[in-house]
Amino acid sequence: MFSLPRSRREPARPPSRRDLGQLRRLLAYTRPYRWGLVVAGLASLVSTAFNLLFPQVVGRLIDVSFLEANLARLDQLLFVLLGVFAGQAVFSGVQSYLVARAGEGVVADLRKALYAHLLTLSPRFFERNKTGDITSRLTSDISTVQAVASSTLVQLFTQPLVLVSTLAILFLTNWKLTALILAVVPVVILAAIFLGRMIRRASKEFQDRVAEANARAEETLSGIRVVQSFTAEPQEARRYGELIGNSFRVAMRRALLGAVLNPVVFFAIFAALGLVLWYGGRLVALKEIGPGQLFTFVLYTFNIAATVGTFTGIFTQLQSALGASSRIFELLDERPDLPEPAHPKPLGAVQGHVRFQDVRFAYGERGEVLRGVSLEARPGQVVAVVGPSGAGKSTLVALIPRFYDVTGGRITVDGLDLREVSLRELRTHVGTVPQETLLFSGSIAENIGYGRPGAGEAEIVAAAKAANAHEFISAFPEGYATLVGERGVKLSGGQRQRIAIARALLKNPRILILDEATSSLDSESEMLVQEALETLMRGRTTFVIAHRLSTVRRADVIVVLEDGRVVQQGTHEELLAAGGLYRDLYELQFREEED
Ligand SMILES: Nc1ncnc2c1ncn2[C@@H]1O[C@H](COP(=O)(O)OP(=O)(O)OP(=O)(O)O)[C@@H](O)[C@H]1O
Repeated sequence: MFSLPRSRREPARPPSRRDLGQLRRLLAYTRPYRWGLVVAGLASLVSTAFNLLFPQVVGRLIDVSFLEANLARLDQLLFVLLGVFAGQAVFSGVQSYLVARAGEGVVADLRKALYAHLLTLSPRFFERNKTGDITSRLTSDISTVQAVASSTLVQLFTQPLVLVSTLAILFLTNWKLTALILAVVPVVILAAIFLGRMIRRASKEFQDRVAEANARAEETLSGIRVVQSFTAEPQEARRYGELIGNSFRVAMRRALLGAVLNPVVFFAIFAALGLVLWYGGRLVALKEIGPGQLFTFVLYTFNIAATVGTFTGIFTQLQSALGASSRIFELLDERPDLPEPAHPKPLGAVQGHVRFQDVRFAYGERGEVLRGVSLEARPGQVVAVVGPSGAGKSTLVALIPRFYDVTGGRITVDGLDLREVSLRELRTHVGTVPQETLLFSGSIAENIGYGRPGAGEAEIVAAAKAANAHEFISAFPEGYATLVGERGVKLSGGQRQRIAIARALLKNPRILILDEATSSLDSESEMLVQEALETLMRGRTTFVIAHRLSTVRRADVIVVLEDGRVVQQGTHEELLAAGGLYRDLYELQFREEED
């Protein structure tokens, strides 16, 4: 239901009704720039007019020099000619600037709209769609649309006008010569359409093949250690080589098509020119027309050829932009699968009373992960969730900030079903400290401040102090301004956890979700983290996926999950005495800590 169709693979096809709907939708994005586009259209009309005028002036110039030998007139015509060129330059400059402004504007607006929309989609959406695919829609597909939103759009209206007016002028001057040109035009158009379509298809396939190879390279390079430790370099090189070979073959097919198309078109154009020169030459010899008029004709023929050429280009661009825009609109039409209540009930000052009532949950078609879980956490209590790998512990806690909706039963906070309150309000009251903390590129202060936008420096430092992080942060030469994340300093696991704790402290949620790290830290770091966690948990309802004996010991309730069911519930002592799964887990996991 959420997977995006692979429209990139769709073969080129003639525009359909759906395309027109899409074009209209795309045009709606040009609305804020419509006056600029109108002016651009007018400017291009004027520059077209100058363009049409130029062969006439050249024709006159030739007659004046060949037939009349009038030097003064020749001088005048030079100025007229320069005026015509200057006029054309100015107006086409205005046109191209305004059109670019609209195009860039549309692209920026589309990107912003798409990104803002993406941020609202649920984790489920991002699990089903590859990040690479999504980002390529955000970048390259939108760029493809840019061409159409700008120059193509204007050309779509001006080029037919140029063609028709040129032909009209030619007809009025000499219909026989015009008929000769017209005999050739269809050949050019047909060749361009047929071969053009094949070239377009090959181009698309080429892009797909290159993308495939890129994806492979990206995956391999980011996992270079795995590749090298298995000495799989030759194998990877071969695999990449095969993929590149595929793209090479498609590129050669495209080159062959191009090698046929271009000469055909050029031949047709020059043939038309030859015919015009031959027939026109006869007319000049018979004194039916002057040499100037013949020259005018030749120039107009070039004009027509150029227009026909750009027109087929426009068609191609339009097609690829429609393909790209369909991929963008698919994303924009993706509805969040966590419906917001029409009339959300206010949570108010949250106590932190959380109840699971016969909760069932499945990620998709594949079987239930939670099968009737009931549990209760009273305000301020600590609930430790334990169980074997795959039992559903992470799933259980992911339901509390409503990353997913239950498929059966309900979860309440202070008696309100999670689905009755606004998602935003609910999440302001739920804080998380995950096993692996993601730090964004930026300073340490920014990363802690993520917990509460607008937090002042004093608050950030206070949170860091409470999280036992102040000391190591101050030890950096740049302190809180130290850059972390992809290109910043690398922090140790324990340091990252303490930053996450500081971030959660700053957020100050009533309900807390902790996922204890499985990998053990050295004892000093461990102690600092534990201490910070104690501070964080104080007075909050806490769900903790527990891996440490000290955590389960101090929990008010331990919930033992197995295969999506709660099989035992109670305190450490109660459960130990009762025997069963908890006792087994204890022997396996926690016992050595005690030793
Ligand atoms: N995003 C997901 N999409 C589909 N299935 C998932 C997803 N996340 C988890 N599962 C499946 O749900 C089941 C429970 O997974 P979960 O991560 O909740 O278990 P866990 O008890 O936290 O395991 P562990 O201790 O190994 O982290 C597993 O069978 C897992 O394959």
